Amino acid sequence: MRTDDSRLHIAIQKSGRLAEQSRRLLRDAGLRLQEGKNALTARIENFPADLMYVRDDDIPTFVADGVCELGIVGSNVLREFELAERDSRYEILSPLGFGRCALKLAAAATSDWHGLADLGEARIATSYPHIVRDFLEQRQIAATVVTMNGAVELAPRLGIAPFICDLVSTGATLEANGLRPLETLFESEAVLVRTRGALDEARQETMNGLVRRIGGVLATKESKYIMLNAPEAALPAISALLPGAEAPTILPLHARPGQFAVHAVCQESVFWETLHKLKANGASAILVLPIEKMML
Ligand SMILES: Nc1ncnc2c1ncn2[C@@H]1O[C@H](COP(=O)(O)OP(=O)(O)OP(=O)(O)O)[C@@H](O)[C@H]1O
Ligand SMILES: O=P(O)(O)OC[C@H]1O[C@H](OP(=O)(O)OP(=O)(O)O)[C@H](O)[C@@H]1O
Ligand SMILES: [Mg+2]
Repeated sequence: MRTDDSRLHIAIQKSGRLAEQSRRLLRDAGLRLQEGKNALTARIENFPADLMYVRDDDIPTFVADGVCELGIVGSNVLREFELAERDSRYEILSPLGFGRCALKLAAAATSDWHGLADLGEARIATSYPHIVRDFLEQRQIAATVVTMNGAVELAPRLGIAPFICDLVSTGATLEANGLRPLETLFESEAVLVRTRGALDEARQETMNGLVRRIGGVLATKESKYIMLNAPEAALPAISALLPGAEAPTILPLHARPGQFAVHAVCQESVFWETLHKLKANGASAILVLPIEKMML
């Protein structure tokens, strides 16, 4: 699989829930990715890295073994791997803000549920046997885990197990199968993960550069540049209202004594409510601009 030892190898999901957003993140970080969905590897022309398109379950192994120095994978898959293999030769560098979901215990919507004591020795069907067993062991619950590789939501109807533990985001799949969530075992999102193995200097530099770019992409997602005018007396209240802005730039307005321009990078979402409050506190000519690139 390895093509050139001086290049970085990045494992991402080939197809599925994380595939498109993983590719988009790398594109936003300036990597020119080839289209074409069938390749298993892709050379990036404008950056010393190769992509490996794989099943998400294989990403922890590749990264832990150092076959790929970087990977993008759900933290649920990493956690299951860590518990199954007793191996954590990887390090999570950053959550990525997509692929958010939770591993939840669920049962028939019509069933009674008063709490975990109701599990008794019941069977629980799941694709995450190690996370579920770990959860049960920590609470000294004697329930039995039944491993299924897919279609876990069918287990209660098929008589395989009255309980399931599966990933949920909107809850639509549970509902469509007549189930309801009972407990959350693990909150997950896609993460950027690196091998713990030492890299040679050049490759480490390449990794640092890419990680910095990805940090910049994530920072710009929420960030906005705000410009407004305000009278001097309103400046403290207005500065306090700017979400996630550390040190606004304040400039006197030409030929308008006592009036100032306030410019700030807001690193949190700027909602309409905030704009109403700024206005109510004396701000005028408020502009909110997107930020295209940022390197912190
Ligand atoms: N409903 C969801 N909403 C958001 N993120 C999800 C959802 N379901 C799963 N995920 C996240 O996306 C990851 C990949 O999910 P997907 O269903 O594509 O996996 P898969 O079927 O195991 O794919 P593969 O073919 O790569 O093995 C999950 O491990 C989880 O981190
Ligand atoms: O709460 P919801 O928004 O309904 O999402 C939950 C569903 O999403 C995931 O499956 P996915 O759709 O990725 O397909 P898969 O089961 O084939 O992996 C998960 O396994 C659930 O079945
Ligand atoms: Mg998988």
